[in-house]
Amino acid sequence: MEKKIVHAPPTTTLEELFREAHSAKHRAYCPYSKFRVGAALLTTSGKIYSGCNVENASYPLSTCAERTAIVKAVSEGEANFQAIAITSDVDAGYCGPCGACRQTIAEFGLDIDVYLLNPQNECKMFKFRELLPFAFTPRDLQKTRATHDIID
Ligand SMILES: O=c1ccn([C@H]2C[C@H](O)[C@@H](CO)O2)c(=O)[nH]1
Ligand SMILES: [Zn+2]
Repeated sequence: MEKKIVHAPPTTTLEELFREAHSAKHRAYCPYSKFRVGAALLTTSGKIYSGCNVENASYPLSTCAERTAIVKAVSEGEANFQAIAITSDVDAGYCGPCGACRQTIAEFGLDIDVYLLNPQNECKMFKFRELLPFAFTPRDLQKTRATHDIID
């Protein structure tokens, strides 16, 4: 799944999305891991919601940057997304979303573009479905209910 590194994002919106992801990283609350992550989510209506990781002394309660951004957007009534940019403190590298975040993104569509950014603002682009093949989605629940109704 190695991708070509793109140095300059092709559109102003993407430039803005990338900028928002980097600045969200600086707001990370991560006193335990000291690993900062920033995410920026682009809605199909063109709005950007950013998020950072927010940790907790009870470690498992920590929330990733990607899920922070998604929860912010959905709670503001925006649930249609075209892209997400993610950046972290991985030196010269790219940090992919964790499994929990992949599942959370899958809830809102498999066609989202995922831009992984390194601290130098270079990016690797993936289609979300590449990152979570054979995803479990709301459609699976509909299928299950239908089968269940037929059996009962
Ligand atoms: O894609 C990722 C991976 C990790 N983290 C956070 C969770 C935790 O706060 C810290 C270290 O795992 O990084 C994210 O926010 N997004
Ligand atoms: Zn995560």
